[in-house]
Amino acid sequence: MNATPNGAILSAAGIHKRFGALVVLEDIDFAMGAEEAVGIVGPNGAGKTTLLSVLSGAYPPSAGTIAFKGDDVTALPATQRCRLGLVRTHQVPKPFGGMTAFENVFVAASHGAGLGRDEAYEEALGSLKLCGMLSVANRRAETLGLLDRKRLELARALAAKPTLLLLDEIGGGLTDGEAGELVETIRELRRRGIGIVWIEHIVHVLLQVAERLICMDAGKIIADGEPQAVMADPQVISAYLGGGPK
Ligand SMILES: Nc1ncnc2c1ncn2[C@@H]1O[C@H](COP(=O)(O)OP(=O)(O)OP(=O)(O)O)[C@@H](O)[C@H]1O
Repeated sequence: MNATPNGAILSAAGIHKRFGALVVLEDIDFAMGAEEAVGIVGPNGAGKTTLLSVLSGAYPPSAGTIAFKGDDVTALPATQRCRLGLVRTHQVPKPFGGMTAFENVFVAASHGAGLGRDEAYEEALGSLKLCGMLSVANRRAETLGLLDRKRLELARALAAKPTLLLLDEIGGGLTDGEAGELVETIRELRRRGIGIVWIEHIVHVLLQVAERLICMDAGKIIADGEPQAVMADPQVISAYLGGGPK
C-alpha cells in the first residue's frame, strides 16, 4: 500500500514490525496534518515507542510504507529523515557526555539540521533559550538533573529544526509543575507551526497539548479521535486503564 493521503505531512500505511517471532506492530495505518498535535497513549508494551522508532527511521518496518511531506521515506535512515524535518526525542535522554549543554545542542544544529557554524550557533542559543536552559548552557550534560536533561533533549531536537516533532515521554519522571513547564514550551512550538506527536503516560499533561488522541494496545491502534471521546471509549478503558466496561 502507498502512504501519501492528500494533505498529510506524515503518513504510514500497513506498518508491521517484528522482532524475531515477536509481533510488536500489526497493520498500523496513521496519517496526520502538518500542524496537528497528536497524543499517543496505551499500556506498557503496546508498541508506542516502536512506532515512533519506525516513523523516525531508527528501525525499518518489517512491512509497510512511510511518507513524509509527500515523499516515500521508508528506506531513508533517521539522519536523512531528520534533515527533512522529522525529528524525535528519546524516552531516556541521550546527551553526549563530556560535552556542555550548549555543545550538545550545537551538534544537533550542525549535524542534525546541517547548518553552517554561525547559523548553528544562533540556532543552538535560540533552542536553549526557548527551553529555559541559558543559565546551564555551560554545564556538562551529565551533571544536569532530570528536568534539565529532558529540556536538553527537547532543545537538541529543536535545534535540528523540525517541522514535525516526535516526543517520547518527555514528561516521564517529572513532577506536575516540571511537566507543566515543558507543556508551555511545547505550546510555543505549536504556535510556531511545528506538528507534534507525543507519547505520554501522564494523560492530563498530554491533553493540555493534544487535540487528537490515539490509543494503542498490543501493537494495534484501538482508538483515534477527539481526546475525551477516546478516553471514554470502553476498549480504551479496558486496555489502558485496566478494567471497566467490556
Ligand atoms: N529492540 C527490540 N528487540 C526486541 N523486542 C523489542 C525491542 N524493542 C521493543 N521490543 C518489545 O516490543 C514491545 C513493545 O515495546 P515498546 O517499547 O514499543 O512499547 P511501549 O508501548 O512504548 O511501552 P512503554 O509504555 O513501556 O514505553 C515490548 O514487548 C518490547 O519488549
